[in-house]
Amino acid sequence: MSLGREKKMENNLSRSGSRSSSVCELEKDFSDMEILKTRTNRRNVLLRTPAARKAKRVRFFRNGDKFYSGVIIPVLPERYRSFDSLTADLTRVLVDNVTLPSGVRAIYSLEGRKIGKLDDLEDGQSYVCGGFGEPFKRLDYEASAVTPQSFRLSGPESLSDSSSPSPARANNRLSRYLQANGSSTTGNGTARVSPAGDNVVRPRIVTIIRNGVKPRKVCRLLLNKRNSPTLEHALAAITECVKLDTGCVRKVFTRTGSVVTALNQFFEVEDIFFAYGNERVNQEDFELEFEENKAVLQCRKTPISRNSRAGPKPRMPVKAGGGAARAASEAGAGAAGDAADEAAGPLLPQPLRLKYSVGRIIGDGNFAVVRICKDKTTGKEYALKVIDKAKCKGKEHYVEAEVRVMRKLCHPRIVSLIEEQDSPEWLFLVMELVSGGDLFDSIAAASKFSEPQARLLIGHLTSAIAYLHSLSIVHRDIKPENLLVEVGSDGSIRGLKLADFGLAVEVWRPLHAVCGTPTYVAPEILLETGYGLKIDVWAAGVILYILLCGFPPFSSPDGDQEKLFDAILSARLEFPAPHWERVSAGAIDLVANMLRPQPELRFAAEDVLDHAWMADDYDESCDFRTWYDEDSS
Ligand SMILES: Nc1ncnc2c1ncn2[C@@H]1O[C@H](COP(=O)(O)OP(=O)(O)OP(=O)(O)O)[C@@H](O)[C@H]1O
Repeated sequence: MSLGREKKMENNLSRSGSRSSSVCELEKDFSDMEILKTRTNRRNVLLRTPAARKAKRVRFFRNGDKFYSGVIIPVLPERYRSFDSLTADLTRVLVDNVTLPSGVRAIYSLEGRKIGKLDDLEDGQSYVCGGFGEPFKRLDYEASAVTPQSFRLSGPESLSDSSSPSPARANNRLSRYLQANGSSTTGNGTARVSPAGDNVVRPRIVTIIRNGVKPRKVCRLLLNKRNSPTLEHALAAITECVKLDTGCVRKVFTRTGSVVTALNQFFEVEDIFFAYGNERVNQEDFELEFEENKAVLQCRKTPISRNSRAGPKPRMPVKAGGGAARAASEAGAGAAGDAADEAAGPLLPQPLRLKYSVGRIIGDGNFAVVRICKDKTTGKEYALKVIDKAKCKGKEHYVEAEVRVMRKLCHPRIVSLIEEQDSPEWLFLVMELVSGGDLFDSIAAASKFSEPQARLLIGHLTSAIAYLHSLSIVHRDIKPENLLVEVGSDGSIRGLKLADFGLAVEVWRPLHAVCGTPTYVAPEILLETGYGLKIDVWAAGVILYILLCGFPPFSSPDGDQEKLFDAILSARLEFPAPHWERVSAGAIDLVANMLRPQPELRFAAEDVLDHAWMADDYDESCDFRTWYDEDSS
């Protein structure tokens, strides 16, 4: 289960720009609402009571998020028998759209009064959902409550038709407005008119020059659907990036001195912009000094290179959580002492207690502790994962999904689920035991692997992925921490097994939820254009890269998440010397095909298995320099 890491990613992503309700997110809100509606309708039919037909339609915002336009949920007494069931449902609906690491823990009125029971919710009113320990933040939440079809127009009153214009009509009126108004700024010169950005927004790195004394500060900013669904959001993202002495960024100009009045201007040819508050603008502002020019050039990306020799060796990311896991694997795996540590854990349900004796802890995550256990009859050892339900409050659906997916799977390279037992506070999963720790620790110990070792490991991983994909299941969190290592009696690595299906789902249509672990996340997840099975191949490609050289292909020197995402989106794949000098051409070719930015061109798992380098008799003598010379000639 990867809830912890998913939370971390959500937090990190939220730092990369203001959280916002893009059209795609809003669509999801509404589809979630439809599911709720369908369920409640079905109940109404069954119950046929007047009370059952009466739902309160309540809108919920996210505490402190001025950009989230909220979700409307019909609150029915039949559906929500307790306040907790409502907060759990709210968490489920909100989790993909806002940052909510601990789930919904409190509900407030717009004035900040804490709501303690369902009866306190009033039909047609709005409320604010807070996370664990968060103080209520007073904001004008309802100001952002737009419908997916509407546009927020400010300017002449005649333009804001309250009868919910269709996007086409609104667009026409918007362009008429822009044409009629020339520079199209509002009274104070602030660019405020913004069409819904869904069509024009794509991830794009722009250079922003902050107004001030020359040489001015030059910043780089990644604009995408997340932080720039509208012009107002883009201005907020620029404000956050440049940190003007005078407060908010109110005007942005292009290099030619025209004011930016529509979102699409950020996504056209021009990629240098000048940010102002309410200060006066002078013609000379658009001329760059030598130092500024240098900074702008440095900000721009260098071309794709296969053989960069520059820069220090990047480091591996830090492993998340799992202190006990490390301690345990350092101690080495061993037999389950008869009930050695049992007293420290929860009481096993009767059927499991009769069958297994429980031993020491061999791993832990954010939500579970994993112990060795032994079948009392056969003496065979297993891993017992004990999931603390209190820690997963509001995220129960991830746990359910993990178990549901694991039940379906049967593959030699996937950790198998033997049996499961539920209790009100705990979920117990008895799993196949893989006793060599995880691949992250192996990488940390070995630094890098020989090509035959890397081939074996990536072969095992890819056959697990190919199997999952044949069932249309995407894992979504492939990374060394989730690959358990099998070791031989001499301590050498014999293979690996894929574990942790907390984010796995069946894919029948493009997915949009941004999840996973930053270092291994595929560009299409960040692009938010919809993704599918190929994201697992990308993550496996990142792992192969790491195995062969000891560091990840995309990283940011100072650990800045945004720069890491920039690097992933730039698709600049490098094989820097001296680390890659001795790696064979075949291995490099395979890595490059697994890390193709376009999913449709990227290898599928089966293609990886069919690649010449994966064959046992692959000729290692074909080395990188020969390949590189041929390629460049
Ligand atoms: N089948 C197994 N055999 C041996 N060790 C295991 C097994 N399953 C899990 N572990 C160990 O327990 C640790 C925690 O397991 P897991 O990652 O499934 O827990 P979690 O709480 O779901 O983690 P997360 O923090 O990712 O949500 C793993 O990192 C691994 O070291």
